[in-house]
Amino acid sequence: MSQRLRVEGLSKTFHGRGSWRTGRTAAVHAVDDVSLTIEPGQTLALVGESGCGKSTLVRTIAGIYQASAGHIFVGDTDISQRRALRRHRRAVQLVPQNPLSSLNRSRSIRHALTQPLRVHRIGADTAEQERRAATLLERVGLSADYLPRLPVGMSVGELQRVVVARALAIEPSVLLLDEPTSSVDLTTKARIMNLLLDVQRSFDLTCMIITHEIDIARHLSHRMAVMYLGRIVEYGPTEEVFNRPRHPYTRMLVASASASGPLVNADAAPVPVGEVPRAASQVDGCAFRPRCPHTADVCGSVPLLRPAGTSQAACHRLDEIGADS
Ligand SMILES: Nc1ncnc2c1ncn2[C@@H]1O[C@H](COP(=O)(O)OP(=O)(O)OP(=O)(O)O)[C@@H](O)[C@H]1O
Repeated sequence: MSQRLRVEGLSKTFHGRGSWRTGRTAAVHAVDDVSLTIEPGQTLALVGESGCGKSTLVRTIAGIYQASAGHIFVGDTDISQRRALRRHRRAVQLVPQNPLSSLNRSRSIRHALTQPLRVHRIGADTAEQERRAATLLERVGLSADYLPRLPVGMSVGELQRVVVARALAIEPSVLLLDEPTSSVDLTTKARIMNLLLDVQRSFDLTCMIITHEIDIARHLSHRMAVMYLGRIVEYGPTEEVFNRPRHPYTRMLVASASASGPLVNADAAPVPVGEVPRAASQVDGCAFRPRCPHTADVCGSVPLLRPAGTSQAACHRLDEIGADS
């Protein structure tokens, strides 16, 4: 059953090895004080350029990384506490970016699908677990014939279906998808999009999806969050964010996206002007300041999200910039 996902003040800092000269550790604040809510059964699209912390955010929500600060609630349960780790793993499942590398190439699809059932002690015996695995394959548009197959030799579309089935095996409330349609052709993309819509409805899931693609965000999501250097800079209903982007960064992303083009150029050559600074490079005040055409003295302090129409945006100069300039 779908449940509300609520993230409060979530941060994840990576501590590097640091400089041999100064002895100081280099910290990367990959996710910095993020708060957001996804209502039960809804989908949030998370967008932003490469290196802005999207994968780190979903990996932290999935329990793969231990949060440096903050809380993750599924329904009313705080799953970010260590003692709740088992419940955490069961409630929230991540479909990773590269399906092949997330599967063991030398183990069968049967193993991939029954392993989570064994770990979470679902199903009375091996035969029942296998029946469940076969049903899962059918639910994602494959068949039981795939059970003995190895991942190698399967198409990206088939592998994507397998990893979605694996994520669904333990009946999560929340499904996180890290660029589920990257590196697939148009036909496969359309099929995966339909699969995700179908899966979300029939399994009654709350979803968060990282995507670079405007049509995916528009087609699948109710709300959208725009991330920049570890922080959410805009957050609101998907159509509102597209039609009336408030934050200068969102405006750049939307303006750079053609109707069929990527919302964000994933190939490290962002269409918006300027370079993405590394998360570690501490920009004083608003992190977007070095690239922003609207900078003023007030931008020397960090802006917080505040209401802007039916969205929220973290910019000191929203009123001066206006809603449709
Ligand atoms: N395990 C790690 N150790 C140290 N730094 C990391 C680690 N994982 C990510 N980072 C750093 O955290 C920042 C955010 O990275 P992340 O992969 O979350 O961004 P992203 O928006 O998902 O990028 P992409 O779209 O390319 O996947 C980057 O500066 C990255 O170098």
